[in-house]
Amino acid sequence: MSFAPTPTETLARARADLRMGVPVVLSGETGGALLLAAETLTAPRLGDLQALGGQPVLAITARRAVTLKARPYDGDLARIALPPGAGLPWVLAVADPADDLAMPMKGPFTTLREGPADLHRLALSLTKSAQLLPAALVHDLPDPEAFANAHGLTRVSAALASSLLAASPHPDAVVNARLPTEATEAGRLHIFRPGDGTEEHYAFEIGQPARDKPVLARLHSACFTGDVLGSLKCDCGPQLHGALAQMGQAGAGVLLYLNQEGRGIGLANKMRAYSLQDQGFDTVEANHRLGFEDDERDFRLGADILKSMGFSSVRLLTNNPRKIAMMEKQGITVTERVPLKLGETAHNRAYLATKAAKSGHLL
Ligand SMILES: Nc1nc2c(ncn2[C@@H]2O[C@H](COP(=O)(O)OP(=O)(O)OP(=O)(O)O)[C@@H](O)[C@H]2O)c(=O)[nH]1
Ligand SMILES: [Zn+2]
Repeated sequence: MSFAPTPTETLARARADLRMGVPVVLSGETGGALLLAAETLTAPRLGDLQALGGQPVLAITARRAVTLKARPYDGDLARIALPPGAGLPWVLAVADPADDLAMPMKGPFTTLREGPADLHRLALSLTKSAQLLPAALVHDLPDPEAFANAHGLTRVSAALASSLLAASPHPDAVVNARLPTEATEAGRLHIFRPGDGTEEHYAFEIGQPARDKPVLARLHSACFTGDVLGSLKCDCGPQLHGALAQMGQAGAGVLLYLNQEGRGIGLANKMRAYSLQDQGFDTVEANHRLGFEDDERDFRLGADILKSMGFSSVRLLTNNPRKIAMMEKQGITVTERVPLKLGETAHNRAYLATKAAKSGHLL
């Protein structure tokens, strides 16, 4: 008998620790590393790290490195050697592009070429999955287990964590209940909970769609600003309500509401992107400058939920060809793309044009 947390549970703890600014220990095949997320770093913890001696490294994605003119020798990431005496403002300025234009970082940055970068790559995946800025201080530890025990820190096995982060979390059905709405009297809301401690996702079923026929479906990613506040910067609110109205009129459909705010980067990072957009960057450039890819969503989730509800084919309401490709790859047949053209405003015209030009959206 063991009450000890499983690797998945330990990873969830690590995510929560990083969000609070608590360091996490990574165990590699030989040795390991201490990891601190740059966004939640404090001056005392940086001081403690520097007191350990050795060479702390600030890992950033290649996207962020390119904007800082730092050489990414490790392909998708760069390891910047922390200059002696570098303080918290230095770390934050590398991690967060908020002041890039007002106070350009001088550099030059010394990026490492030698040695493995696996733990640094894992550190960045972990900070992304904690919805923090993708920048992490990483410090080699010869005996990670002893260090974690001595300091009461969460320790994750690098090999297990890497494969868990790459896997799809497989949300389980928790509960469903009748929910009449403006769009339909015959609504039913289903709640799905991933076993890895990440956000719950919702499916709103309209009518009683046959499981053996293509269902009219919409995969909607959460947009607090558009869905709730009626933001004019994007088309999410009108798309959400348009899809619901269309399904209501048809008398059958399923709307998946996936909690992947800001194309998977989280609301705080999306607001950082909006702030960069106010400085003149477009939606894709802003994501890159923050160190993210254009789209960090995992659409496997949507396919998993549809399958667990018994659906195998859909008529998909979307303008995004990636959603169609991902559905097909996950074994859901898309018999038809139903276009969704709604909500163009003077504020979002450029945003929609960028999605078409850079992200392959169909107009
Ligand atoms: N990072 C980032 N996310 C944004 C921005 N504007 C909107 N979003 C997010 O983009 C997502 C839009 O989701 P969807 O409407 O489902 O997706 P889509 O890729 O536009 O595809 P379709 O609407 O199906 O054609 C939501 O998660 C929004 O929060 C932005 O400027 N930056
Ligand atoms: Zn939106």
